[in-house]
Amino acid sequence: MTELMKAVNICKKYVPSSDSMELRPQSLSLEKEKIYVIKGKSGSGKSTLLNILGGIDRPTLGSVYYNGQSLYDLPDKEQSRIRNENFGFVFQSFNLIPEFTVKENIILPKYFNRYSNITPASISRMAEEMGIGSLLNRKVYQLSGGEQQRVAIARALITDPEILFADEPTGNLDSETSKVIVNLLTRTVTSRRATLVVVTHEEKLIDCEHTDLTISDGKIKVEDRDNGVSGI
Ligand SMILES: Nc1ncnc2c1ncn2[C@@H]1O[C@H](COP(=O)(O)OP(=O)(O)OP(=O)(O)O)[C@@H](O)[C@H]1O
Repeated sequence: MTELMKAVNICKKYVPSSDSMELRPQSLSLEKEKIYVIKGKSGSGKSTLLNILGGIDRPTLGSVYYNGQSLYDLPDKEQSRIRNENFGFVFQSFNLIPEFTVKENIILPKYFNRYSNITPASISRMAEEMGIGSLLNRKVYQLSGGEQQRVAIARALITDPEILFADEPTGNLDSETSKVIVNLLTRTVTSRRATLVVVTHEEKLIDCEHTDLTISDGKIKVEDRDNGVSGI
């Protein structure tokens, strides 16, 4: 197994004067081509951990290494470049531009990050893979929640990221659609040989081999799930 990311003695305390610490100091290693499921009660620090690993929120102490580089010690511009080129993000609220079409939303990374390899053909292929091939010219506000999340996943994967971070990607979806979206996420990430870090309350939907990162009282417990069926 090849290490992709390492968090060393990371901790998070949002309010310096408070006694409580959202994440207590600990180290964590993420390997290439694996699926990590961040679990825990509401408020336990799941999004906090995902944001620290994703280069979005600096830990109070400690370092996050990506491919051997200390992410938060890099100049801001370099941190952004790594986030844009190597990481993909999917959120509960989709974060799409509703008045834009599906195609225009998927193409956004091309304009923000000057991706020349995003072409009409690559967008069509991606949309087909996501099951939204017939919706390319529809405005996003006309789509269902499940369709919107497919667009968000397409937009996150069009840059071919090495890690996809997904924070409650099914939080706004019904249980049947959640199942389909979780399956789409794990299948597409696996076929691209990428790594997935996903925060979810629906860990029972993850039916492939993965590693649970369960947060309780600020500590992260790491458990491999070989059969893919956790909590049963
Ligand atoms: N920017 C912030 N400033 C102060 N406290 C914060 C901030 N962000 C999160 N917190 C607190 O840190 C704790 C962990 O929050 P976090 O959002 O990581 O939890 P979570 O497990 O993702 O919760 P949920 O499942 O409800 O989304 C919570 O008590 C939250 O109130």
